[in-house]
Amino acid sequence: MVLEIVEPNTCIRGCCHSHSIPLHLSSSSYTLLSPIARGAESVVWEAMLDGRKVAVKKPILSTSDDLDKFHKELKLLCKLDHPGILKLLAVHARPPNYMYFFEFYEGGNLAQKLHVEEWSLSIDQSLDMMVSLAKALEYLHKLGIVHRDVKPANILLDKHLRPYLADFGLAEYKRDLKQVSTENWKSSGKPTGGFHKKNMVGTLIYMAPEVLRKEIHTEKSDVYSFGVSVNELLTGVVPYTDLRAEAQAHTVLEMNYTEQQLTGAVVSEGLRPVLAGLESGASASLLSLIQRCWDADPENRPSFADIVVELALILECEDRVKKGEAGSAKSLVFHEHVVTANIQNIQSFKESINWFTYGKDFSERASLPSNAASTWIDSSNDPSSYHPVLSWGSFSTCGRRETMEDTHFLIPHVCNKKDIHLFGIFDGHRGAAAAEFCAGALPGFLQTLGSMSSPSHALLDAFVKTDLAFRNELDSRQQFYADLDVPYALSRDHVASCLEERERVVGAGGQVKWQVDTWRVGHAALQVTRSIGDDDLKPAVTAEPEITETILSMEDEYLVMASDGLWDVVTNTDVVSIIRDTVKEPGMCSKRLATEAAARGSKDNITVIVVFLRPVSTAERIY
Ligand SMILES: Nc1ncnc2c1ncn2[C@@H]1O[C@H](COP(=O)(O)OP(=O)(O)OP(=O)(O)O)[C@@H](O)[C@H]1O
Ligand SMILES: [Mn+2]
Ligand SMILES: [Mn+2]
Repeated sequence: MVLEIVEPNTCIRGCCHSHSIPLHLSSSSYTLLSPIARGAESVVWEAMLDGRKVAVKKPILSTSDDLDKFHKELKLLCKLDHPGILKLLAVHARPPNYMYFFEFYEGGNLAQKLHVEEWSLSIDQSLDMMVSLAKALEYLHKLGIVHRDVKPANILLDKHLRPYLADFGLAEYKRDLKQVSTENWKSSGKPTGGFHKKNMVGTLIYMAPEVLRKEIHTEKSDVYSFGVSVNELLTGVVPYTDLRAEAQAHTVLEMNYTEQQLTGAVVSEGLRPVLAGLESGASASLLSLIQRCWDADPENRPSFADIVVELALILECEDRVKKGEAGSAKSLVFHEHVVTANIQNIQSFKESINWFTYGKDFSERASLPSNAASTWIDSSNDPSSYHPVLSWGSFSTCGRRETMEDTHFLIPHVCNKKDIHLFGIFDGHRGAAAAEFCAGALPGFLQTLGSMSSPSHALLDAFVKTDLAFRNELDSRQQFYADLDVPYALSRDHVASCLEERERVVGAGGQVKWQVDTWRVGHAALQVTRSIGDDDLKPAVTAEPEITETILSMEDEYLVMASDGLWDVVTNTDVVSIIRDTVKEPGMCSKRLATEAAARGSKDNITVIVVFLRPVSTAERIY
């Protein structure tokens, strides 16, 4: 494509110019085909430019501020030229038409790809994508530009699924940031531009605490958004909608709670999305990098230059592991050892398992021959050193709670060492499983770690191992139990495409014909074969319902009724898996199902009723 550059190649104000991108297009050189996306501030079209498919972004310009913004964005876009940034091909920068012509990216945006098409990437694909994006952002920051709207919806994919950073609608030069931040917040208490109310939560979840606190936005705020986006890439889960997230955040999205609640939790309670697990294929160092990217303190976040280097190292390690050079040495970095059963739908089977025994077996299986702690007590023969004289006891009670989730152990004289004793208490939450598992597993892990340089190393290692072992166990079990959930259809559709119904209609004197795309009844070409009303089609289209009786049993969990707005796009099995991942509250489940149907493009009205057939434990309801 050779588009002519007409000199002077500047915008009408003279503020934007380019040597390579034509800023004036004759109206005969392009044709708009159809809109692809309607953003808060622009409409994006599929279009032809000089015989080539392109994407046209037409900003909605209603005030002179909008026009100023257009020129600012254009000036910035004219400067950008990087393989990881969306490519501007041409511009129409004269009234009445203001539009950008971009390279067309067939893969759409990453948010769609992940959550609508449910694309799941291999770890190698994820890492490649991270590297490209980090390089693009490094380039941007080197030019002194902060993007300010980094999120999967603003990452476009070409047909090879390579990523391109897009949407510079909020981008700013670092030097202008101070002024911009205060201006943006002053008028409405909310930032302007793309931060429209309806998208507020969608955008909020990627915003760094300092941005939410209305303090200054720095390039490190992009690092935060990158961290959240990259984690989303690994988990495939929209931040804060994961069932393992804190209850509070879950409800933020489920129940359309105000943005203040999410903001509050992110800013003051340090809430973050659930970190991807090792099962995603991410190495511990990658997970640690993500956590540093979303550190509350911008100073602690790495720069994109650092990120690029770290990612290169991680890739190199991956390669080596693949080639078998690195053996199985893994460095595990976890910052917490909070006892938690983090998968929500396990309540029922969790209770039926002796997690203590599981834990004990596990640590025994995983352990090397014991070599307990011989190196820690080399001072024991020194008569002048301090030797406490111990006695011990314990008592535990459920207290006023319904269930007991605490566990503990007392193990004096570990491995017959007279001066080494283990005492531990685990305060369970969301059920006792993790605490029980710990009481079983942790002492075993600890006892075999005597070769470690110090008790604190051994403790650290034992906690991490226990956590990993527990989560692995839980994962495999959850899969097993998930497979037991089977939907049972209580009704069938009364439509003319059902052979029995067709026969019944014809038997009752009605007419059935194949019309357009399916079997239909009578002149009215009705698809349904039973109804109330439809006077002209009686009695063939009968008012008599088909009644079936089903005996419920203890196994039955819930009943889902819905109009075909749901069933057209969601299968019975889908319903089960959606409910499995939803807060166990019938209204919430109904809403989740309907929202999912709408997102899948249901063209009909959607009504859903969910009835739970047995009490749901408090823990399941909350999480
Ligand atoms: N060059 C392109 N090729 C293919 N699709 C594109 C292209 N540019 C934009 N789109 C689609 O249009 C959507 C909106 O684009 P963009 O984010 O630039 O617009 P916006 O009006 O700034 O949106 P927002 O409401 O997020 O601020 C993208 O998420 C993507 O799906
Ligand atoms: Mn956008
Ligand atoms: Mn935008």
